[in-house]
Amino acid sequence: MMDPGKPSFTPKKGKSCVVMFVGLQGSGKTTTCTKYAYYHQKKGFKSALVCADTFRAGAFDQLKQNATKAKIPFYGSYMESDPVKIAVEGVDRFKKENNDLIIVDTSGRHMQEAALFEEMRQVSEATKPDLVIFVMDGSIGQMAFAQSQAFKQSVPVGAVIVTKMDGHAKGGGALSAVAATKSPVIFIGTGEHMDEFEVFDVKPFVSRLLGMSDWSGFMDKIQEVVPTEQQPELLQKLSEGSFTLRLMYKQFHNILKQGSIGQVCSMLPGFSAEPVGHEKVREAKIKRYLTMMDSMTNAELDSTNPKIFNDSRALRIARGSGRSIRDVMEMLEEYKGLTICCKMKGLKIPKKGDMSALSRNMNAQHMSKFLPPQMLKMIGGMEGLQSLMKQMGSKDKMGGMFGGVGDK
Ligand SMILES: Nc1nc2c(ncn2[C@@H]2O[C@H](COP(=O)(O)OP(=O)(O)OP(=O)(O)O)[C@@H](O)[C@H]2O)c(=O)[nH]1
Repeated sequence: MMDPGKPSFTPKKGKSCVVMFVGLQGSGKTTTCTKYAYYHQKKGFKSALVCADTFRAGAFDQLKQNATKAKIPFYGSYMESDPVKIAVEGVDRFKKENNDLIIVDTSGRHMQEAALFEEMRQVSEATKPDLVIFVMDGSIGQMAFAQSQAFKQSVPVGAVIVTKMDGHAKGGGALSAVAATKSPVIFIGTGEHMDEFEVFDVKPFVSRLLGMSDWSGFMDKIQEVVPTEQQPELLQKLSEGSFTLRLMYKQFHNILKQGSIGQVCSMLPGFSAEPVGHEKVREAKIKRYLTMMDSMTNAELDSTNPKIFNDSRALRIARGSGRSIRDVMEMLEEYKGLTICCKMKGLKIPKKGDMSALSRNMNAQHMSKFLPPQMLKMIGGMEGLQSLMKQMGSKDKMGGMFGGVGDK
């Protein structure tokens, strides 16, 4: 679903490539233009920026400021009100100066404004861009299809960039944008700063989108952080389906000790939603979990039944650890996710080095428990999920994520 079947155009050095940015007002277009220019400049491209946004008064200053900071040449005008004229002049100038990558920022407005689309079409016709990038805010959700389709109908969109992925948005709208524009997502924006920009990687994106963990990766990584002498016990317990809170407590300790928080936690459901790169947030969360578990009784820590945590016990744990009931519930939810993983039918004790075998037994039924109902509906219900998992299982790059779960 994230792969439209053809790669997008990529700029080449030594050829003046023109890349035009389009998107709604406030989507992060101007910021993303600079990030894109800066990213390529660091790779040795001679980048340049053209401000063809004559609609928003501050747009030229914003681009100028960003461009100056990144030492990227820019072109724009306070006086000229015709965006087509500015775009053509800027592109011509930078072509003459042999820039490899000429980026044209266009006006962002609301969907209803037909003039925006006409203006964009004219800029595109006049500058003949090699690539048109549609910039979308990661939090727009279901509206993404209509929005991106409207842009595609006016200009030849060839790639998508999803911004603001550092917030709590999961970026589900990207699925619709890919479908509507038949173009791949190429980068994501992860902050307001110039270097908070990442090449799009489908695996962590889909994991986060589904609020689901990368079980096979998690199991492999856990093996790296669990001391060798503790591994047989862990494997035995996991295979018996008795993943207790005490076991989770020990593993979190191991993770903290080994300092592999980012890598391991990004594979867990409750942690994968944390903003990218926020190691400190994840570390604090683990410590919070450990403090709450310190307030549990032995019977609670050794139980495999999450139902023993009734409201009064949750309140007692919250009080004992100085946390809120919500925090306690959140931790128990995380724990429940892990127990489901361990209670998979027919689970065999995996051989050393093959803990990811655990996740191979997971089927669509299990998987559906992790999905928000809305997302399950969007995928096409159980049938859609089954076919999605089959596809993921059959692809090398996704296989690592689900360990071929759809084959069973
Ligand atoms: N947190 C976060 N903020 C972002 C990101 N990208 C852009 N922003 C912020 O979003 C706001 C809008 O960004 P702009 O780049 O001005 O948006 P625009 O689409 O060019 O807006 P118009 O010119 O009005 O069309 C600014 O405050 C940016 O700093 C991102 O990846 N993460």
